[in-house]
This record gives sequence, C-alpha cells and structure tokens, in this order.
Amino acid sequence: MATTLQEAYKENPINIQHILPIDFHSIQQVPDSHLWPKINNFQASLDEKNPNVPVIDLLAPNVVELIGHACKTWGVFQVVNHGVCSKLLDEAESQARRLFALPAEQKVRVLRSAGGATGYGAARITPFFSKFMWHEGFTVMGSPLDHARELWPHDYQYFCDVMENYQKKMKALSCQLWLLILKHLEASQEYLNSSELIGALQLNSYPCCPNPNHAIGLAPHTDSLFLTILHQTSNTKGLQILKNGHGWTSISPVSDEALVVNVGDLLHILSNGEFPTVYHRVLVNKTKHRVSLAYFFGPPADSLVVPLISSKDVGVVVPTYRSLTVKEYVSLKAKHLEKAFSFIRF
Ligand SMILES: O=C(O)CCC(=O)C(=O)O
Ligand SMILES: [Fe+2]
Repeated sequence: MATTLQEAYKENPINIQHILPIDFHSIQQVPDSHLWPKINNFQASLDEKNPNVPVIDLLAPNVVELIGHACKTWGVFQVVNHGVCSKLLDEAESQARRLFALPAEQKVRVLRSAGGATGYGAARITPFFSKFMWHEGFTVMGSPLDHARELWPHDYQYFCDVMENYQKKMKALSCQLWLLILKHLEASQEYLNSSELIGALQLNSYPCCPNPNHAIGLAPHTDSLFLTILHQTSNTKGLQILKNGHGWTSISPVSDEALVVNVGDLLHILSNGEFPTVYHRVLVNKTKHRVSLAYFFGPPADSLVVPLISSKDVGVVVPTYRSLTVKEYVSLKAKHLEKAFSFIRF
C-alpha cells in the first residue's frame, strides 16, 4: 500500500503554503491566519453529562461482541490489555516530542513535498479550510531513516528504532482487531487477509496556544482507512468526537496505556454503513503541549472495497455504496474531503 498510496498522493499535490507550519516556538500571539471564530471550548459540566465511550478489555471472553457493539453504536472505543507495553508508548511519545522541539529551520529540512506522503508538515486537510490549524505533524511509513539522518546526523538511530518498533506493534494490534471485526461482520478471513494490511504513522503536535478559544488543533474530519489506533498524551484533553444527540464529546484516555480506536471511511463502506465513520476534531490549550501518535491502517491500495452484505440479507439489504479501490477513494477524499461519500453513494 505504501507505494500505491504514495502514488495517490502524488496525483493530488498540495500547495507548499498548505504544507509549511508556522514557527510555533517564536509565536507570542495567534496570527489572523490561525484565528478561527469562537470554538465551542471544553465545558466540564457538559462533558461529564456525556455518556462515556466504551472501554474494551481485549482479554474479555466476549470481545467480538463488545467490539461489534462499540463499532456500531459509537464508531470509537478505548482498548486496554492490548499487549503494547507502556514503556514503548512513552518512548514513542518522547521521541515525537524530541522531533517537534527542534528549531523550525531544522524541521523544514524534512518538509513533506507537494505530492509527498512522508515527512514534516501541516495536516493533509489544511487546503479545505480558510484558516490554518494549531498543529504540526510528521508522517512515517516504514523506516524514517532518511529523514532522521537529516534531522540528527549523528544521533538518528534511536528515533528510527523506536518508530519502527512502534509501527510493528501497532501492525500486530491492528491485525488482532481486524480479525475480531471480520468475525463480527461474518466476513470470510480470506476476504481481507490481515497479513496484507498496511499502515502509516502520523505524529501530531499541538503546541501551547495563547488563545485556545479561537484556534483549533485539527479541524473536524474523518479518517480515511479502516481503523485508526491513537495514543495521546495522558492528562491532556484535546480529542473530541461528534456523537449524535450529544454534540462534541471529549475522549480522554482512561489510563496511561489505553489506546483509542476509531472507525474510518473504508470500514464504514465495507460494513455497508453499519459502522459510522467518526467525525472528530482536536482542541488546544494554553499550558500543555499535547502530542498524539495516530496509526492508520487499511487494505492495499489496489484492493477493492465491497460493501459486505451477510448471506441471510442478500436480496433484502441493498448496498449503500458502490465498490471502489482504496486508491480511488483516497483520490476522491483528497479532492472532496467528506463529500467523497456523495460520489459513491447509491
Ligand atoms: O490528536 C488526536 O487526538 C487526533 C489525531 C487525528 O485525528 C489524526 O491524526 O487524524
Ligand atoms: Fe483523525
């Protein structure tokens, strides 16, 4: 997938002005370019009234049922007892912090190119909004060696080791979750072989913001692939999902090692709309520099995503979306963001 996803990005280049983040280290005030109309910020009392996102113990005997129910009702859940040790989560976060702490002139050396997939830069959704986000990111697919060498000519190995190990562990967890989801959907295992799943790692940084009521870390969006596994700084709120009937709901980690898993667009299509794709955003705050690591995983770019209809429903339930390749969907999303669905809905 990495290569063909990179091809899809190459076909939809982004203007350099939408890739280059501002120098957050030197900024005292939110510039007009980053000033949004008042953001409906955290309201503790409202958050407390909101129902909590499901927390799933991966060792629970009824885990298939729990995940199926969470995907259907929320499209998002937290997992615990997932087997990724907290030491690795901490190390990956601290290596991400080490990268973002570098001076802007250094980070720019590994700036994502216009049609590129990896490297330092603003969020891919930037061109769809008239204001910029309070965010900088770094995307890794496989080994980050070339970029790490540019950043730390004499001290790049540890960063590479941690990022590669982190992706390996996330891939294993993705495969485990994927098999449980296929079981729930009653899909044959050959249908999307978990060994073919591929991922990309996105490091996100949300620096302290002098005016958090008028800035946004990441504007509302959905993730494109099957699932996203997210590690976020503990004790720092930021991620919110739009929950029907409840408005924006915060998702704070239930423990230091809990990971957030959310359904992406391709799984929404594959489940024939049974699982909602999750609209989410990130808020910023004045005093805490929040960092997150999002691992996106999905099928190879050339594979066809066909809405699944269980054998007992054939002839009764009709597909909501037409089938399409991953690459085709990524291209539609790069051009139309969430309006991409309107091009494939029957
Ligand atoms: O930082 C977060 O909590 C969310 C990140 C995210 O939504 C993304 O990388 O797509
Ligand atoms: Fe996201």
